[in-house]
Amino acid sequence: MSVSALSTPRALGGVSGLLQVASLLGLVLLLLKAAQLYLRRQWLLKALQQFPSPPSHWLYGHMQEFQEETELQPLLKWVEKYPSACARWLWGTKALVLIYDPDYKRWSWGDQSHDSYRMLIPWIGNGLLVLEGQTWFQHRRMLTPAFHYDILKPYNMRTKVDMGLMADSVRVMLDKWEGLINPDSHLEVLGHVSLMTLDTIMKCAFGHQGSIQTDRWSDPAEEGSPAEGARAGEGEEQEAPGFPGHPPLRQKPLVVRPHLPSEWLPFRDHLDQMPYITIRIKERYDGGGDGMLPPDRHLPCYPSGILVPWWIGARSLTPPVLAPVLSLQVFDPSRFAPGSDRHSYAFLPFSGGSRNCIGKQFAMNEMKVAVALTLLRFELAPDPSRVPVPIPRVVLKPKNGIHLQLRKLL
Ligand code: HEM
Repeated sequence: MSVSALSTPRALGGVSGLLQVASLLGLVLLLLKAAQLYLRRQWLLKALQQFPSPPSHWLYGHMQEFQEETELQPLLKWVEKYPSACARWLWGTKALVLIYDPDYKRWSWGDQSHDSYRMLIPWIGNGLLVLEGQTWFQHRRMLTPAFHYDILKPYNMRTKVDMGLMADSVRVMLDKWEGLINPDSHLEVLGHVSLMTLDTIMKCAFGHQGSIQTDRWSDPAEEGSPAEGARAGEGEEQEAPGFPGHPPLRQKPLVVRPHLPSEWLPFRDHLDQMPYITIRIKERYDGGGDGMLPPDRHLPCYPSGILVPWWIGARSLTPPVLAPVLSLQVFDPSRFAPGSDRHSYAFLPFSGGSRNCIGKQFAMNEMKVAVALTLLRFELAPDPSRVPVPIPRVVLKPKNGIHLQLRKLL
């Protein structure tokens, strides 16, 4: 009898013993994980018990109610049914607290956790939006002066030197529209507008020369063209995920704009003379008091707490007795007219507190310039065959773009 024939059963016994130990260990780990998930869910259920929500499945939460196409509709129904806030279960141990009652102003904005923004780091870098604590504070303090009203002025108005960088970018976009339209055509404008805003920020913040709007590879009008397919294969830069028409954001900044020369300081402020455009922009952008939240509880006490600016608008701009059609769906700029009776926390497109949008004045200026220059050149009408379908993503966005009929004014 050979030695190997004798040792084989012993070796096999050793291997199966090891396998048994490994599967036992695996089972223990699995049980531990299950117990951990169970405890987390119990903790969540307790933490969220004050927030109403329709019944949810223990594993896939409210997922069945939200199909991508029609996601906004169930959300609006919830706003109608639960007037201040509610909980939306994503799956077993993940839930969102949605808050849309302006009376929750006592919540500390500043303490809002930015944990959920970590997934954005590979995309937009470790910038102000995702920073926290002392580092955020230092960076915010350093950047705030760059967004001061007086610093922003030269970007948007006629000065001795310049018509304004924002106006330049808008003009490039409008010139392109002129070349693209004909009397019967409609135009998808969202891609163009996104590219124009990117152009503006690259010029204003990084001193970028030229216009990315006229670079052939970034022209939204060419989307889907054979040329684009060929370019994609050539290893050139692709568009940034989620930003149609935008090239990837660069890791290293371009040349940072130095201090502006003093002759750029403005002597005329056109923007302050546009009250009607301002209230229309605010209306387009909009989309606690009942003891649900104890006064000493702050947002981070709740898992994944988010404040939904356009929801706050949807809820609080509605008359006290909720109308069947929520105010979000009715365009009524008079709500923002001076002297109108509006809750001071009802308009929060730029958030509030210390983590509010540092670029809000910049963005408002840019919108005013763009709207004013566009209306001087074109008459706009919605394309009835392609009504924009809003879908709630990081921000509320139209699903298939914004299609308009444009007519050039003589
Ligand atoms: C219409 C345009 C804009 C809207 C609606 C908007 C909205 C917001 C909101 C709601 C926040 C708070 C996010 C949060 O805390 O979860 C925010 C933060 C921020 N926004 Fe904007 N924003 C706009 C344009 C801009 C522009 C043009 C810039 C830069 C030039 C900018 C830079 C920032 C930065 C850096 C933060 C983070 C601030 C911090 O955490 O200290 N935003 N924005």
